[in-house]
Amino acid sequence: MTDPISSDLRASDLRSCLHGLWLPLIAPFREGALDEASLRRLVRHYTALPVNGLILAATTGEGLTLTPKETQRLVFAVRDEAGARPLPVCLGLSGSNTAALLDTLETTAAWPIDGYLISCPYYSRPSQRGLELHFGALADRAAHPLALYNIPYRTGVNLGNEAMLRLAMHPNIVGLKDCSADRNQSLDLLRRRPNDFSVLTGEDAQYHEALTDGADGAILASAHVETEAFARLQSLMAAGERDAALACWQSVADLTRLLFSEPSPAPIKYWLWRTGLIDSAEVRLPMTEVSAELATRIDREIERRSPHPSPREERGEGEAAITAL
Ligand SMILES: O=C(O)C1=N[C@H](C(=O)O)C[C@H](O)C1
Repeated sequence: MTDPISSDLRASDLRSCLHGLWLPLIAPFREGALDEASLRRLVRHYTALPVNGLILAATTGEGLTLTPKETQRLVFAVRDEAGARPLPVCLGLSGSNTAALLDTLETTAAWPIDGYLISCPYYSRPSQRGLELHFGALADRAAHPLALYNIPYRTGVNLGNEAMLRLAMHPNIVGLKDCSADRNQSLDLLRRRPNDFSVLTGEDAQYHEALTDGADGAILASAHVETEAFARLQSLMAAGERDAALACWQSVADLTRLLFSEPSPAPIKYWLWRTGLIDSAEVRLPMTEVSAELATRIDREIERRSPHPSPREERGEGEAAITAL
């Protein structure tokens, strides 16, 4: 595959841009395959909004179900479509086999990405020393900088602050997506981290709290919806407008609960499909589409937030699309 990206875009320095609102983009599917038309539509949509960067093929992007070829196609299509507004792009990786991940870093070294978001190994529950050696080996080898992803309730292991802070000294480890779900751990890390080490929350429902505590930004699946309001919250916080920030947060806080009330990203995909941004709400097994009950609640929320016809309804496809679900 030829690389359509100029070297300038690839050279963007993740350390300097890992802040603000990052979107972990969904991977749209249609009839079992990656739906590139919807993917490109999404990229056009979000690159026109105040998003600081994109994460591809992570949890929300159903990276665990993508083949290596699909992941490559996804990355190159996003970069190609984003052309005019070259947002930084990180590739989500996960795995519990250090050697296999090293191979993946090798395979993807020449891809047009600005970094990796790599989660802790899951299931095998290594020691803190094992985690440190694992991430150290990956960081030594990676051609692009790494942000680490600590999410104990998914992986079964917590990357503690002592190991994290030692890893933060590695020149190729530039930040953390923090889903520790432990406010004391996050506060301690925010207090002790090096100045140039970014901490972004990945806990949608704790977004306002994390910014109040000093996080540099967030990676939020919920921000697929009401993206501008999610971004505005950070500008208001930065400007010290606390009351306006709280009001802004209150306008979207319920959304974070609604969109995670069944396993993500099915609720988000349903919303994006109903509003015409993607052509199908399909997810890949073992994930399943939203229940009829949640679909009704989302429909009501879409209606409440935007009483105008969606692009799909304007094309007269509303009812047909609903029946096809
Ligand atoms: O896609 C991601 O990465 C995200 N992961 C979190 C999770 O795993 O639950 C949630 C976040 O909104 C995005």
